Parts: sequence; structure tokens; C-alpha cells
Amino acid sequence: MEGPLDAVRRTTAEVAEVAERVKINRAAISSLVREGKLREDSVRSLDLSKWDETDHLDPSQDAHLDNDTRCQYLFAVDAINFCFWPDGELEYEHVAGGLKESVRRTGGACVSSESLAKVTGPELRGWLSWPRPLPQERERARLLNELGGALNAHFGGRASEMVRRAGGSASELVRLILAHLPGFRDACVYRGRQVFLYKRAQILVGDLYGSFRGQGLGAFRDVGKLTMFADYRVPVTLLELGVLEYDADLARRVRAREEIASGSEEEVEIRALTVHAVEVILEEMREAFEDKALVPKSIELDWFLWREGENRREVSDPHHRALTVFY
Ligand SMILES: Nc1nc2c(c(CN[C@H]3C=C[C@H](O)[C@@H]3O)cn2[C@@H]2O[C@H](COP(=O)(O)O)[C@@H](O)[C@H]2O)c(=O)[nH]1
Repeated sequence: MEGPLDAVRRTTAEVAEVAERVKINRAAISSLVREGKLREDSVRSLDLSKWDETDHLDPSQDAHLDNDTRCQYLFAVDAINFCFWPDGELEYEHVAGGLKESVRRTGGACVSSESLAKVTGPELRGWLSWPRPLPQERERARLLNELGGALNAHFGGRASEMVRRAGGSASELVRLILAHLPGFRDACVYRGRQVFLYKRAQILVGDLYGSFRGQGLGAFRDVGKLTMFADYRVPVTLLELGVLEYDADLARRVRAREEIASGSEEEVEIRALTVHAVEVILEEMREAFEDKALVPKSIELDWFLWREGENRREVSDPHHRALTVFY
């Protein structure tokens, strides 16, 4: 049977074949990889495998926190890693960084499964030291409750136990996350067919891999199967690089910060073509690079494109807006 990560690659490629509002510009990809920012000699000087630790627990500073706690923290971050924009000022660093500080203050107690299972919206806001209600605050608390409850019911209260049960397979861990945590089932129906994105499930596995540097709880033999994480930041980077193109009406609506409906054809096209475009860039790299070892994994290219987008977020055009729990 097709695994969840193969399903993401296949279904997003299928959307790309018929999409009408969003297109991939192959010529832009070719010049990006052959003479642009992602040409072989620039990629050689970029360390694409480096995971940015800035917002996260740091093994040297947080040596008193055990691996189980670091793992529990990442599950909690990615349970609520979506839709910061309705606040206007809230960003990823406030959520991951805020939860990190709360874990430090409480010695990890705030992310125990008992605590997650009963956290309320206002308590969560307190953990993050956010001065006003979080966007979708009750829903965020509910997703943490779901996580705590499932860990209690099936994994002895420990996220690390779920990771161990995946036996070193990213694909199996994504499957387990989807099986036990409905809030992570990021899929939709496009012209009568299911399309799978699994953004938060995949980013969680990517975060474990990055945070544990591919060792111990972060060792996944098939990590290359993860795709980019279909969020609202990377499409902006790809638009700026000329890799993605929106039709005039969609471009106008996104620029005007008009909300597009979650699950609408235009939203699915943006997300699916972002995933597929990253795969096409990698294909082009495999073809063009003499040193094939320089071709990154999908998630490494994702980290690079996301960081580029974050660095330019004040000057870039607005990202698309869909109110969702998935990204
Ligand atoms: N594709 C992709 N999307 C990512 C991330 C991350 C953070 N990953 C951490 C992992 C290692 C490093 O330490 C990174 O810091 C967040 N997001 C998404 O971006 C949006 C946040 O935007 P803004 O509102 O501007 O903060 C929102 O949808 C969020 O879910 C990523 O890596 N890739």
C-alpha cells in the first residue's frame, strides 16, 4: 500500500498537472539552478543541512532537560504551529520561543501529557507570555488536549514512545501521528480526489530530525521521503523567485489580503504546487549538479526557502490567508 509520504508526492503532482490558477515556471527553475541562487557553487557554500536552533531548546543550555522532554516540547509546538497571521504580530518565534521559555520555567512540567490534556486557552496564552488572546485560542488548546489525551491513552504519556514505535522510519511516524491525532490529518478534496499535504505531521518529524541531529529520537532512515511543509511563507519565496505564478485574479486577492477559503481550489493549488515545485527544483539539481552529494533533501531546501522568506517578511508581498488548523 502507498505510504503517506508517497501519497503527498503523488497527489500534489497530480494537482500540478491540471491547476488553473497557479503555475510552475520551469524556465525560472532552470535558471535558478543553473545560474541563480541555487546553482552548484552557491549551494556548496550554503550549509543547507543546518537546522536553525534559535527558537528551540538547546541541548547545551538545556542539558538538565532530558530527551523525552525535548521530544514532548516539539510535539506541543507542532500541534499549534499554524495560522499566526490573524494576530498581526504573532510569529512562529513567539510560539516556539514562548513555549521553550515555559518549558525552562517549569522544568518541562507544562508539556507533560497530563498538563497538555487539560490546558485551557488562557493558560496556553500565559505559557507563551502573549498579552492578548491567541488567534484560534480555544482550538489550539483543544489540539494540545487531544495530544495529551492520545499520549496518555496509547503511549504511556510519552511522545518519545510514539517515536520509538516508529522504529526509525519517518513515514511510519507520520502514519502513527495521523492515526492517533485527528488534528494532524491535513488533507482535502480537489475536483473529487483526495490531496494529502500533512504539513504539521511532516514538520514535526523534520523538527525531531533537526533537533536531535539525525541521532537517537531524530534518526530516520527515510528522512529524504518527507516533502517540503506546505505553509503560507514558502509560496511567497517561490513567487519572488519566479518559480510560482498566480493568475491575475488570485494575485490581486492575495495582495489585497483577502481571505481565501480553506479547502478551496485556489488554496489547494497554492499548497500542492508549492510542494511539487520544490520537487521539480530538486530534480533539476540532480540533473544539473556534477557533485550529486550537494543536492539537498526536500526538507533541507524547505528550511532554506522558509528562512529566506522569513528574512524578507517585512518587505515581501503579503502571503495568502486561509483560516485553518493545518498550517
Ligand atoms: N515550510 C515551513 N514552514 C514553517 C517552518 C517553520 C519553523 N520551523 C523551524 C524548524 C527549524 C527552524 O528552527 C525553523 O525555525 C514555521 N513554518 C510555518 O511558517 C508560517 C509562519 O510564518 P510567520 O507567520 O511568518 O512566522 C506558518 O505557516 C508556520 O507553520 C519551516 O521550517 N518550514
